[in-house]
Amino acid sequence: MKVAKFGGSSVASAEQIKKVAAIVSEDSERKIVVVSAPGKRDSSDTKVTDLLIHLGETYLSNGEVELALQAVVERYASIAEGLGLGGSIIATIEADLRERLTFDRNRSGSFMDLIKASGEDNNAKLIASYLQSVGLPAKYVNPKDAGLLVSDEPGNAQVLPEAYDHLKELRNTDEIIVFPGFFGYSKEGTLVTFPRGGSDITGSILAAGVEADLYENFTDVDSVFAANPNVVSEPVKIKKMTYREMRELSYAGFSVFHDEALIPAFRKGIPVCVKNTNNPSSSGTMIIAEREYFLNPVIGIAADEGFSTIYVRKYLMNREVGFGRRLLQIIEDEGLSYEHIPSGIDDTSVILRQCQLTPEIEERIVERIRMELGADDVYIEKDFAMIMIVGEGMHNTVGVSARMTAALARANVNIEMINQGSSEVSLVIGIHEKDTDRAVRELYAEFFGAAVEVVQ
Ligand SMILES: Nc1ncnc2c1ncn2[C@@H]1O[C@H](COP(=O)(O)OP(=O)(O)O)[C@@H](O)[C@H]1O
Ligand SMILES: N[C@@H](CC(=O)OP(=O)(O)O)C(=O)O
Repeated sequence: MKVAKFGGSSVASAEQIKKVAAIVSEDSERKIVVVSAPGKRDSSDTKVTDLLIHLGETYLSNGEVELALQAVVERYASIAEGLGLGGSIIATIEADLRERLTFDRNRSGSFMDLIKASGEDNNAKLIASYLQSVGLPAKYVNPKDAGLLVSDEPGNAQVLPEAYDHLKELRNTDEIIVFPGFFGYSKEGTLVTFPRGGSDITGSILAAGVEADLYENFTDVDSVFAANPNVVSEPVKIKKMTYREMRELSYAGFSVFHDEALIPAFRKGIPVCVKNTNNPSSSGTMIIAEREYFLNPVIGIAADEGFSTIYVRKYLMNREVGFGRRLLQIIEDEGLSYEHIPSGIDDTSVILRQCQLTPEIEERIVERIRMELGADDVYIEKDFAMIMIVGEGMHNTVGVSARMTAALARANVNIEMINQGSSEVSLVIGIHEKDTDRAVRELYAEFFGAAVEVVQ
C-alpha cells in the first residue's frame, strides 16, 4: 500500500486535479491520497490557505466577511466547473464556511485553525467527488473519524502516539481514501492545525499508521535539488538521500518538504519519494535510512533568513558555574526557542528566530541579562542568515570547512558564526542576510561545479 500526498501546487486547478486522478488510477497500490488546499496556479497567485487566513483575520478584526469569503468560494467554483462537477458542491462549501464563521471568536487560535483547515477539508471532499465521477472507487475520510489525535496547540499541533493505532484501521479499505492534510483533532474534539506546510506531516503520519510500503510526496519539481532552484539555476538532482540529510536540509530552508514530516516515516522505516505531479514518470528523490557513499561529501546546501543574535560578554564568564543555565532560563522564561549557542571565553551568543522577538521582549531580555547575570555588555543584532551544508560523507572527509571558508572568502562574504560538530552530517555558518544568495551560489560552485544565478 502507498500513501500519496499531493501538495497545493498539485491541486491548484481543475487541470492539476485531473493529473492527480491519472496518477492515482495508474497504480492500484495508491490507496490513501492526502491533499492540500489549492495552492498557487502561478507565481502571482494566492494560496487558498492565505485567502482563508485573510478571511478569518478580517472577521476577527471588523466582522466583515463577504469579499474575503467570495474570493475563496470563487477558487473552488472555478475548479468544480473545470472538473464538470455540479454547482451543489459549491453551495455546500459556502455553507460550510459560513457555519465555521459562527464558531466562538473569543478562542481566536482555534477559530483561525477551523477556518484555515477548511481549505484542505473542502478540497478533499471535492477531489473525492471528482474521482468518483471518473469511475474511481473513492471516499472522503475525516481526520476525526479516523482518529488523527493531536496536541491542543493551535497552529502548532503534534501527533499523539495513540493516533497511530487508530489510523492502522485505514489499511482495511477497498476504496481509495481521500484524506485532508494539515489538521487533526485534540482529545477534547477541537480541530487543530499543524504548522504551515503541514499536509506533508499528515501524509507521513498516515504512512506510518498504515505501515505503507512507500510515502509518495507529489509536488511541482522533479526532485529535491542540491540547492534551492530559485537561487541556483538548474541545480543537480538528488536521487537518494538519508532521512537525517533531508531533516537537516528541510529545517534549514529546503521548503519542498516539511522538516517535521520525516520523523513518523523514519520511525517506521518507510521510504519517502518526492515526485513531480507534472512529470510523474521522472523517478524523483528517494529518502531512505542509508545510502551508498558518493565521492562528493556534500549532498545539499540550504539557507534560511530571519535570525537574531543575543550577544553577551562578561569578564571571567568561563569561571562562573551556571552562567549558561541562567542565561538560557531567561530565554525560556520568555517562551523562546533558540537555534545555536556559539561560545568563547568571556563571550557567548544565543541565536534565535527573529520572528519570536518584539521590542518589549528584547528590552526585557537585555535588562535581565545585564542585571541578573551582571554582564558587562549585552546587545541584540538582527538580519542574519544561517547556511547549512549537509552530507553523510562530511564527518570523515578532511577539508570540507577549508573549502567552505575559501569559497566564502572568494565571494567576499564575512562569516559571523560557525557551528561544526554538533551534528555528524551538517555544518552551519551564520552570515549577514544581504550575502545569502551570493554565498549559496559560491558554495554550490565549490561543491557541485559552476552555479548560474536565477534571473527572476
Ligand atoms: N532544494 C530544493 N529542491 C526542490 N525544491 C525546492 C528546494 N528548495 C526550495 N524548493 C521549492 O519548493 C517548491 C515545492 O514546495 P511547495 O511549494 O511547498 O510544494 P507543494 O505545493 O507541492 O506543497 C519548489 O517549487 C521549489 O521552488
Ligand atoms: N495549505 C497549508 C498546508 C500545506 O501543506 O500546504 P502545501 O502543500 O501547499 O505546502 C499551507 O499552505 O500551509
